[in-house]
Amino acid sequence: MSKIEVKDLNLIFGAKRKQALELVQKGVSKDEVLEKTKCTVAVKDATFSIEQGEIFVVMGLSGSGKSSLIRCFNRLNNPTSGSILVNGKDVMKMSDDDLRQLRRTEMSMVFQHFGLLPHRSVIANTAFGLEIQGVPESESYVKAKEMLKTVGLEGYEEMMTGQLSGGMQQRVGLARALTTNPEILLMDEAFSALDPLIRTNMQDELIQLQEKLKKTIVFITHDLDEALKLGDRIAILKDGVIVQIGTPEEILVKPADDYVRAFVENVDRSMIVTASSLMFKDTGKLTIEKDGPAIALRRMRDMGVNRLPVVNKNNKFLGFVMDDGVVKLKKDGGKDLNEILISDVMPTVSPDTPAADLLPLFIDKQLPLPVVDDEGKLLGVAVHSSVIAEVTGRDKDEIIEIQKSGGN
Ligand SMILES: Nc1ncnc2c1ncn2[C@@H]1O[C@H](COP(=O)(O)OP(=O)(O)OP(=O)(O)O)[C@@H](O)[C@H]1O
Repeated sequence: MSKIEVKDLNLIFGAKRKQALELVQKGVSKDEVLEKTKCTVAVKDATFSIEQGEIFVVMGLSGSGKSSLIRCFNRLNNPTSGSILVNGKDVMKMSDDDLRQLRRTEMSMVFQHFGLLPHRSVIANTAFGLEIQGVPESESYVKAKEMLKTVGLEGYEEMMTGQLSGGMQQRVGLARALTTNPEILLMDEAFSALDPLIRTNMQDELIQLQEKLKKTIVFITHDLDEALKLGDRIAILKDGVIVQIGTPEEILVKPADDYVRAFVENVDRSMIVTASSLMFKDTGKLTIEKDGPAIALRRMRDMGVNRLPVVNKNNKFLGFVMDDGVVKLKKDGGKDLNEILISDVMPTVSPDTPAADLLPLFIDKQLPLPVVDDEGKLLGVAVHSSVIAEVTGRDKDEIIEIQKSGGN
């Protein structure tokens, strides 16, 4: 079961929203709906789900409907039509009491401007969510203290929040949101008001924290770099419409339309595109226990390559064999590929190694980089020409031609 499931969601602001909805459903544009009914279509026909434990980023320009959308999740906004299930429960059908309960226990929000009470101490702010749940101070302060430690604010408990820097205030905001131990965190431009360096630190810390806490986080931002860094998946909103949902790599490698393409144009793809999307899964690998030189040669010929990776029966990567070695082995009557195995000369890489970090690892342009999982099992190989094409933005076929003619 998904954590949050949104189906056919429309959110329209204005008095004549029923009339506006009919127009939207007939395909009338947002501008025309505004002209005819004076209503704003903030979210149009959104259908998607958010999974437990993921950081789901909602990205778009100012006014694209990001806040409007996520405020539907806890009914701070009332959707005009459609359904939203949180943990399988339909929020549209919840009573006021159920909603209060949902906001207090299952979902917390972190805002851009922190939303702290300036005349209360750090600990009192942090314990606030538990206080309104009626938890006694003796208990809530213990939890709040623990959470302040988690966000790096140990020792600041008694200070007034007004005395803290922006970055520290946002840590308090985060600690406050986490103190009630919600399953879902809604973070609305939570780091946008911070200085760039502090913002980067907070992003890093959120990623670390998430590794430990495994919450479901919905993170709004208008900043693509932030979206790419934090998001397990990113939804891109334009004029209230979700134009693409995908992993950072999918968004970069296959932008759904010109709007998304314009967003991603200036990103340093080589740092974000990773070995997993560059590697060839069809490696033609040879298994040391069963494949001999005849099979190796035939497979090389079929695939049009001069080297193949070798694995053991558990798919653990062992090394490469090259065509000249195989020919010699066969001629000498040998059967065991171990005799000609080239190992230890090339590094293996993990699937999340950025493309830019792969290039210096090629020792020999002919030997691909084996991409292996944590246990050393072969997932695929990244070849030199594809990596160069990715990092430099040059045409891959052109690079292959140059390499064939001996150039770089
Ligand atoms: N309470 C409201 N009443 C009327 N219109 C609203 C209301 N809230 C938002 N809107 C309109 O809905 C649209 C989407 O606004 P929203 O604030 O969700 O966008 P956003 O992407 O979060 O923008 P920003 O990044 O500037 O916060 C805008 O046209 C906005 O003017």
